[in-house]
Amino acid sequence: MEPIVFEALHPGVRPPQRATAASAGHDLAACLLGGRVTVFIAGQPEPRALEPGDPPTVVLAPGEKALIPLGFRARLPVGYEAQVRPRSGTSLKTDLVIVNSPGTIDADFPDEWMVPVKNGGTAPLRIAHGERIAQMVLAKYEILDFAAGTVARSTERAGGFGSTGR
Ligand SMILES: O=c1ccn([C@H]2C[C@H](O)[C@@H](COP(=O)(O)OP(=O)(O)OP(=O)(O)O)O2)c(=O)[nH]1
Repeated sequence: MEPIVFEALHPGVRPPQRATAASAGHDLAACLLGGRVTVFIAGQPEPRALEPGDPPTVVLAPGEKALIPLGFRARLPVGYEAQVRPRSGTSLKTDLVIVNSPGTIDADFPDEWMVPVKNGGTAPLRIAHGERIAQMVLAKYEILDFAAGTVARSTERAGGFGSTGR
């Protein structure tokens, strides 16, 4: 099977790891070695300096969104996507929200992988360098063409959005 080509953008950045042999998800760790993070205020990108420390951290105000860098680029084999989704423990124990979940990373994406997040709580949220903020699950997909035609009503299904009851 073709591997995923991995390119670290900072010394010491390792490929995403799976916690156990049968884990479906590779954990994704925040990489704050670039020295700043892009936050979004009313939809506009703005650089945000890190709080110094070991490890450095970025602090998001309640409701604030940010693109958290992962410190690497990667090239997936064609026919695969990486689905980026929350870790359940992080979702239960913190106010970190992944705003586009499930995110899709395309096989032809050439830039640094990022995770779009939001502080869903009412207090400042701190994200530290190295913190596992999300996980990715690889998925195979098929590409199908569209063909113009008439979509006949199905005999069994009347509609959607609750048509079969609760
Ligand atoms: O969680 C995510 C989601 C996306 N991406 C990158 C990889 C993906 O291939 C690219 C585009 O994502 P998407 O198609 O979801 O975003 P878009 O807003 O439709 O952007 P584009 O117009 O560039 O396709 O952004 C990430 O790094 N992390």
